[in-house]
Amino acid sequence: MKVLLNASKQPAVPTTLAITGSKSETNRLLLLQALYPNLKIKNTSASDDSKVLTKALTIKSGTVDVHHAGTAMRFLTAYFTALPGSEVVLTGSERMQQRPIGVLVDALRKLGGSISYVKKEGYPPLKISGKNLQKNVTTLRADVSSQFISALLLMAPALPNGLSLSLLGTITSKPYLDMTLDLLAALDVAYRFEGNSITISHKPTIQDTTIVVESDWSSASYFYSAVALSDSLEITLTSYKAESLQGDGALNKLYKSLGVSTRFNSENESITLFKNNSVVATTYKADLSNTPDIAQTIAVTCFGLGIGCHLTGLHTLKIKETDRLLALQLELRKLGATVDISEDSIQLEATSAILSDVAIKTYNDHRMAMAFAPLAFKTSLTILDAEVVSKSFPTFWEDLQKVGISVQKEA
Ligand SMILES: O=C(O)C1=C[C@@H](OP(=O)(O)O)[C@@H](O)[C@H](O)C1
Ligand SMILES: C=C(OP(=O)(O)O)C(=O)O
Repeated sequence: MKVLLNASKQPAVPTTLAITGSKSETNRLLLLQALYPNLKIKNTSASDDSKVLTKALTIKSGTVDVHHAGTAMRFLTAYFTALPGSEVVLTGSERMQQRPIGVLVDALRKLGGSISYVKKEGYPPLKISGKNLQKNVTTLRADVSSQFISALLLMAPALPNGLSLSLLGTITSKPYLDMTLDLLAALDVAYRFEGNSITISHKPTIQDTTIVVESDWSSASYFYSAVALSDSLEITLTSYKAESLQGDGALNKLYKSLGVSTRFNSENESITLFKNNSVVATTYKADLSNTPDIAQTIAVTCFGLGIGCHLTGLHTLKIKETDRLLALQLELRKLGATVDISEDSIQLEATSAILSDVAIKTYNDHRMAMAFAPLAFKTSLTILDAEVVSKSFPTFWEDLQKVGISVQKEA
C-alpha cells in the first residue's frame, strides 16, 4: 500500500489523540510479566513488536520469529538462554539477520549460556538451549546497543545468583537503560549502579503489582513535527507525564526552538502541543545520542522549516530497521535537500524550495514513513509501503488524518 498525502483544505481545529502505550516500556514489562505472572500491565502498546513478543513468550520450543522487532530479538535471547528446558531457534526478518547480536551472545556465554549461530557468526538466527545459569559475573560492550544491557538486566532477577555486570565503553542510548532499571525498581528488585558496573539481586517473587504504561513519546514526535510544519495546529495527546521514563520525552525541549511549545496538563495527564513562532534563526544543532529514534523526525522538520541542521551522536542508526542515515540522505535529496552524512551525524543545508509529488521509499522502516508524513503541510508527497507504520504505531495514518492531512490509500 502507498499513501498520497496533502494538507487538507479544512482549517485546523484543536484535536485530541490517544496514542498507543510506549513500545519500550511495554516490551520490558512483558518480559518481566513472564518472570512474575502477578504483574499486571495497563495501556500496553498496540505495536506489531509488542504483539510478536507477547506471542513469543508463550513458546518454549521450536522456531520463534520476531520479524523486525529489535527489542524482542535481544530481550528473548537473554530470556530463553536462562529459561531451563527451552529449545528454540530465535530468528527474524532478513534485516534482523543483518543486525548484530554477538556482543550479547558473548556476555550470555560467559554466564554459561548455550547459544550457537545458525547462519552467520554474530547475527541471528540463534539456536538456544535454555538452562539454569549458576554463574553471575559477565561483561558487555555498552557502546553498540543499550538493548543488550537491558536484555541482561531484565532476566537478571530470575537468575539464582543475580547478576554482576561490567560495562565497557561509553553507554549508548542511556535513557533506555535507566528505563529498565526504573521498571525493575518498581517491582522492588534491588540493584546497584556504580561507575561502570551494575549488580542485580535475585528476586524469586514480587507482590501483586499493576503498572500503567505511559503513551509512546517516539510516536508523539510526528505530531511535534506536524505542529512545527503547520500554520496553526494545536494537538493534545493523552496519557503523557512531565516525569517520563522515556528518553524521548526530551522532545518537549528539543522542539522549543523548532517553534513548538508543550503544555503539561497534570490534572488529566495529557500534553498540548502548540506553536510558539520562535524558530531558531541559524543551523539547528543537537546531540541525539540519548534519543536516536527521533533523529529522522527532527531532520525532516528542519528541512520542512527551511532551516539547516547538524545532528550528532547517531552511531546506532546504521544498525536499526535500515541504515537510517543513508535512507534519510537518499529520500531528502529527492525532495531537493543538500545533505551530508558521516558514520554518526547528518548535516542538512537550509533550503527554501521543496520539490512536490515525490515518492518516499521507507526501507522497511516505520520511522521513515512517519517522519516524512508531516511534510504534507508543505508539499504533496507519496509514502511507499506505508503499512510499515504498524511496527510501532498501527493507527498512524488515521491519526494523521485527524490533524488535518488528507491521506489517500492506494494499493
Ligand atoms: O531498549 C529499547 O526499548 C530501545 C533502545 C534503543 O536502541 P539502541 O540502544 O540500540 O540505540 C532504541 O533505538 C529502540 O527503538 C528501543
Ligand atoms: C530501533 C527501533 O526498534 P528496534 O531496535 O526495537 O527494532 C525503533 O523502534 O525505532
